[in-house]
Amino acid sequence: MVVEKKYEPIDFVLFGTLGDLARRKLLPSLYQLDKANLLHAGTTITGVARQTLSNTKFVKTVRENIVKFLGEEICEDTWKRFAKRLDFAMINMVNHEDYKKLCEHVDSQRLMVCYFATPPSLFGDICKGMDAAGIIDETVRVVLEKPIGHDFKSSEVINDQVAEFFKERQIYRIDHYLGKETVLNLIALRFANSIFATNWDHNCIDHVQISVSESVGIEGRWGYFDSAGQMRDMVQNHLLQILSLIAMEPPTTLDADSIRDEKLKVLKALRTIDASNVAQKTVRGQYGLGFVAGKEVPGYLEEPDAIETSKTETFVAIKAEIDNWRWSGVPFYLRTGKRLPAKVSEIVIYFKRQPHNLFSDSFASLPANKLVIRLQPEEGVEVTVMNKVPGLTSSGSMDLQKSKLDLSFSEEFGDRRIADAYEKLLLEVMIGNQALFVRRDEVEQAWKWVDSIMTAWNKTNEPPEPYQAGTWGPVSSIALLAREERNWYESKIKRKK
Ligand SMILES: NC(=O)C1=CN([C@@H]2O[C@H](COP(=O)(O)OP(=O)(O)OC[C@H]3O[C@@H](n4cnc5c(N)ncnc54)[C@H](OP(=O)(O)O)[C@@H]3O)[C@@H](O)[C@H]2O)C=CC1
Ligand SMILES: O=C1O[C@H](COP(=O)(O)O)[C@@H](O)[C@H](O)[C@H]1O
Repeated sequence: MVVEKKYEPIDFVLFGTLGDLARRKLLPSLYQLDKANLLHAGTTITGVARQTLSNTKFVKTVRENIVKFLGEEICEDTWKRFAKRLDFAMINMVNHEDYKKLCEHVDSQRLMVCYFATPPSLFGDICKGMDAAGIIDETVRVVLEKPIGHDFKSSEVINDQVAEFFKERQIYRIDHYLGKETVLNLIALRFANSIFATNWDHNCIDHVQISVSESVGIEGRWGYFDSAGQMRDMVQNHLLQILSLIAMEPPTTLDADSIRDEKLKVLKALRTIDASNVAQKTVRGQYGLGFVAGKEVPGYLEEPDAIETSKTETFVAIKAEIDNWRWSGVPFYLRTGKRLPAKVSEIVIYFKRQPHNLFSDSFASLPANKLVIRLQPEEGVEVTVMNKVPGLTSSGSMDLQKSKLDLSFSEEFGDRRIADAYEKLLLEVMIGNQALFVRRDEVEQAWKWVDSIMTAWNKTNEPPEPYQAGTWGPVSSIALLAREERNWYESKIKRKK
């Protein structure tokens, strides 16, 4: 396959190359891009870390991690090509003098992409160090990992530190959910299908549920997770991005700012949750000892390195409301948690019931139509509809049955491999398309909404409600919907890790 012209040779610099994210996701994704012939022959990859490591040892470590995290046999032809691109630079990122070493690895004539896979507290130092080394110019692109900061104020500080050296058009704030095929499909589903486009508002939709559940715990990331919690780790970014894509007005085009302008309007229209209503609109929980997939797992406070008095939430449920014309009176229920029974991300759009039931003989109350968008696993889209059961009846009445129109990605698209979100996003950075990256004002607006909830939680000083690992969270999260005569959608997928 010939590499398209738009892929130019790039000097890719990966800060934090020995960290969890780089080992698990970024390096394997770069390898996959190479395998798919999507990296230019001249592209180089320089890993930056503070440990002393020879180039040979670095290359060996990268190979081991690719094998481990891709879980498939390595393609030796690709590996030969990929290994030649790899280089290692030992830099203590807080020592700005150290960055001069980078000059040996990058060429000022070429496009440079720098990925900051480090704690955000280092972003300012990295920018200063790059500046001290004289390697910043208008063409450099930087990729920032989430969460940016731990609240609005700290995110402002970090964004300012980066903005001192880079213009907004050079900054790519990653939210890897925006690279997932099924999340991208939301745009296609909404705007390429008139049956949804014309029914997408308070006239037709009763409520929306967005659930992102994980069966894993905190996977040895206590230090990071305990200072973040599920609200900062998942809601501030992934869930609010999904909500914005579902709720936004049609953008005028698919260009970056048209989409981001519309998402921002949704975030601005989110009704504030504060001390006056936090108890009615939110639930937070923390998992205790329990069983996931038949295996006993420790509670959050028994995880390695845990501080026994931690009040950090591992589960959040929220009734969010959007105060605009389209969504007036339509609640968006959000739910996410660790150590739930299965890893499932789903969006369920509940349409309004029929105003009058013609079929009361067979169905006392006609169920509402639902559109289920399965983000992962078993990616697909499903619509529940009512059908007549074929056959003759002496009474002349009609028997109805609930049926599904089910589009499963694996059935529809066969063996076509679904690329990892990071592959898609890395490619977009290299191409220079910011549409799938989060603009500064979006990040800040999301923080403002989240901050208000967290401030209200902190005021009460109450601990999160306990839930047993392997269950769907605290009982109050069921009550959040039950008191409005609604239920959480029960996922029908096979339960996987
Ligand atoms: N891991 C994940 O799944 C996800 C992570 N993220 C975000 O990605 C970023 C990285 O996360 P993650 O990989 O988990 O974090 P890690 O702590 O595993 O990795 C960070 C890396 O930065 C290095 N580092 C820290 N300080 C310095 C320094 N002064 N000089 C040189 N190197 C330094 C660390 O080196 P050393 O090993 O020597 O300490 C480490 O290799 C974070 O912002 C996180 O929030 C976002 C989504 C998912
Ligand atoms: O950003 C994060 O996402 C993962 C979940 O991502 P997924 O693609 O596996 O759904 C989460 O486990 C992690 O805590 C968080 O930092």
